[in-house]
Amino acid sequence: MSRVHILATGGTIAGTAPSPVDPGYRSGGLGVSALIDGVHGLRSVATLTGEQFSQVGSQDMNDSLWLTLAARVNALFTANEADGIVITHGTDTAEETGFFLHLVVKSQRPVVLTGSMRPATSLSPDGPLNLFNAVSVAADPQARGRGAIVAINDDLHSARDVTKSSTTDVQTFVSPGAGLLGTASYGRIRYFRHPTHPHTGDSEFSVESEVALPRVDILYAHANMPADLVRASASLGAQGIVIAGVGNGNVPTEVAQALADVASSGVIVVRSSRVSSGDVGRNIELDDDGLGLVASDQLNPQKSRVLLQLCLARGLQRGHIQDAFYRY
Ligand SMILES: NC(=O)C[C@H](N)C(=O)O
Repeated sequence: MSRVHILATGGTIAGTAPSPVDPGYRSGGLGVSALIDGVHGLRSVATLTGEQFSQVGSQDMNDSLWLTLAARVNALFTANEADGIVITHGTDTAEETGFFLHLVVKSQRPVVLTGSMRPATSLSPDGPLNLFNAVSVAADPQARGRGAIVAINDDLHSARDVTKSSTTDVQTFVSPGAGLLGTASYGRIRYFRHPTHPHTGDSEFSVESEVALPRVDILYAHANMPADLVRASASLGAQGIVIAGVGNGNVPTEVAQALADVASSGVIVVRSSRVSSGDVGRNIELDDDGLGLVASDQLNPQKSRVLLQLCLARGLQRGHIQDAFYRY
């Protein structure tokens, strides 16, 4: 049997509510042993080990936890202590953690994130089957070389492509444009494709757990967006700013001017979009060449932030950062 190590970080999958029908609950309370014991037949899928990495709602995931998590995953694989790793994680920021690991884990072995939308004590929890499927993927040699995978609600997504689309629906994860990586049905796994962009061993990015990631802020654009938010972000020390732009990464004219000003002083500005699908191209309505801006291409604002942090940590300049947004 394959050896699967579960790193539990918290989230609703480990959440508890006062009653089975109470929509209010607390994330992350249940420990990793309770999660494993709560899934019928899980120990017949793989030789399991568990580790309590953190116990947070994923709204409290942060750069420092990411760095430690990536270091732990790399160490487990380097020491050949696991054939695959499952990370139980809150759904709110699973796409960011997943993309981060997709770019900095240096192994072909599967890293599979899963979570749930309903707490473990719910009348009808979705966590147990999600964990069963995630462990099945992590135990599967065919999952190798596919980067970080989000396994949830019977679907397998590439961590690069997946995003959360509903605040409450169990069917919340979608991969707009790219589509599913595969499916999982009670541990029976089907793959449709490999990830289309470089990851893990083919990614140029790696991290040291003791080196902090650069500050990158996300600013949300809207009608009447004030330009001084851009200056505030730069003066607070942001080395990068990601704009969740309107439409094709657009911003009001005054904001565009403020972005050009901070860009000329060395802040890297990436234009992404608050719209949930479609690319953000260069020089469409805004003159990126003249303003000194980077277009996010296919990455949403939260994933753009991850890639920009890694680019800045690597010391890449603007032109190379634009290339990285096309490449990854
Ligand atoms: N469904 C969930 O997991 C939501 C929770 N707030 C979290 O991300 O931890």
